[in-house]
Amino acid sequence: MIEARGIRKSFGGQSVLRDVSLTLARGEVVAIIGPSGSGKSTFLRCLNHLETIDSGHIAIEGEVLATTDAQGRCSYVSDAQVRHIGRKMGMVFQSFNLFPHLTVLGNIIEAPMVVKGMKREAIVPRAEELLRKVGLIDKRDSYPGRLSGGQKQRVAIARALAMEPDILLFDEPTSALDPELTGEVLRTMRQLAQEHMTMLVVTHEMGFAREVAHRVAFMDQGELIESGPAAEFFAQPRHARTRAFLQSML
Ligand SMILES: Nc1ncnc2c1ncn2[C@@H]1O[C@H](COP(=O)(O)OP(=O)(O)OP(=O)(O)O)[C@@H](O)[C@H]1O
Repeated sequence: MIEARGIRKSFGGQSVLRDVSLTLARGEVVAIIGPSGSGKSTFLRCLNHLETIDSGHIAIEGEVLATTDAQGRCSYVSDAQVRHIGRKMGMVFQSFNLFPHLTVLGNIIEAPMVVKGMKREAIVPRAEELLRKVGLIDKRDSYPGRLSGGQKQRVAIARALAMEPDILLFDEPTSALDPELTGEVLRTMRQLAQEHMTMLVVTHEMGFAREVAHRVAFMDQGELIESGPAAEFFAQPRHARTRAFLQSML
């Protein structure tokens, strides 16, 4: 579903991604963990074309987004193709990014109407079904300002699902939440994993990585140091840097 090879990215001379490679199979849940500033979010944003890569190769469901030739020149596919590939992925951000002037329902139906040109009557039943799924149908007509952080994030997940993506990318979805609110968001994500949604999750939640992710990848200083099946990764991390990081999280 995702193939990223040799991704490099710098910001103003600072190398943020150094030859990062990762693949994701259909239905797989992969957690990316690592210290602050290690490049996790940037990597996710490159996959979703919120950032451009300097070099490397990205293909989503077998369709190439960007590739690099033998001379090291990186090129992207056409804008139309970039948009087509982008629609395969939904993204959930740390800071929810809900539209404050729209109701919960309005937030969910906006993109299907504007981007996909769907009729309101066609999308509202699906939006309501998604709100039931995330346990927020009673908030249908509320504005985001009246919701808790956990509720906002569950609306954001429903909003991403409304576009019927094949892959969900999560960028630290619980980092902005009070500890007592993370559980409800993680439960929703766990449910999606059980339904075989393909998910790539940047997270500081070691419990989630251990219990829900099939595979865990560790990044440090722009490098993907190691990845492996979750149980093995936590029981026998291969690299000293991974061990030191996991120690620091205890
Ligand atoms: N748009 C940008 N312009 C300049 N530097 C950036 C930009 N985005 C990220 N960076 C830098 O790139 C590095 C990696 O940042 P990134 O947010 O990817 O790390 P992270 O591992 O996700 O960290 P955190 O866990 O704190 O979110 C940091 O040094 C950051 O300051």
